[in-house]
Amino acid sequence: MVQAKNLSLIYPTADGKPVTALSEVSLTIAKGDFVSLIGPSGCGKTTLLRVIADLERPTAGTITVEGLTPEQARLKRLYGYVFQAPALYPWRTVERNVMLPLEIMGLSRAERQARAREELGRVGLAGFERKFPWQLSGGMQQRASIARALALKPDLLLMDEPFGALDEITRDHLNLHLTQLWRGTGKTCVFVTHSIAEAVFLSTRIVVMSPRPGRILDVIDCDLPRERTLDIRESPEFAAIAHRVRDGLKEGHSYDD
Ligand SMILES: Nc1ncnc2c1ncn2[C@@H]1O[C@H](COP(=O)(O)OP(=O)(O)OP(=O)(O)O)[C@@H](O)[C@H]1O
Repeated sequence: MVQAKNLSLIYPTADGKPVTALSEVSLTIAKGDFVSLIGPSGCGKTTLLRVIADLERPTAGTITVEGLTPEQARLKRLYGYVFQAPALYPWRTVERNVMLPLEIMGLSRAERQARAREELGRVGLAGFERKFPWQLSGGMQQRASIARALALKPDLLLMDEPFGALDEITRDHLNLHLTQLWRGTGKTCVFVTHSIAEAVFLSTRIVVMSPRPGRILDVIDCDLPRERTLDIRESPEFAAIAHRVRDGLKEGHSYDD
């Protein structure tokens, strides 16, 4: 689904000191995988996600998405992107927020509404179509933004720390929901997180990144059964994978920085 080779990205800055956000990143993501990117703050996780989504151009290296350039993949609408904040328009109902990108795509009103209702049902928001975003909890708003991304029927769902701002209980609940949704739809997911437990619970593979400039330190296969309940977090297999992720993060981290 995604093949990145020797990607580097340097941001030019106004003060003349360019920031190297990614350095020599090579990564293969298979169809149907759930891949988490984990690493310290500022290590380039969002940048890598944005390169995949054609929101940033790499300075060096190559990347293909389903064999296409990121730009071609974007034009074919292969992506759904979920941001850190739900980014819903407060003056539109939840349903009309989900319908907005479909409106831009030129779908008929009936089709827009049918798709919005289908995806809102999938994320457990049936009955909330006519509410405004501010009438929903933070977790429900983030589910609405996932529905908006899914409504485009993307092959690849890119999620940038979508649950980072939520309390732990809501986050657990949404993690469970997301893993069921992933299994049910067969989508390929790339998910940015700071949480080791979240990465192990959700992923088939975990990419551990170094502090800036982001390099890949380890790619860990997360061979837990695909069907997971929250109890799996108590298992020795889960603990062993979490341990390896923690070791990888520690190895790349200098506490003198
Ligand atoms: N447009 C930009 N111009 C200049 N520097 C940038 C730009 N965007 C990001 N950076 C810098 O590039 C580095 C990587 O940023 P990025 O947002 O990809 O990291 P991250 O791992 O996603 O961080 P976090 O976990 O805090 O969200 C950071 O040092 C950041 O300050």
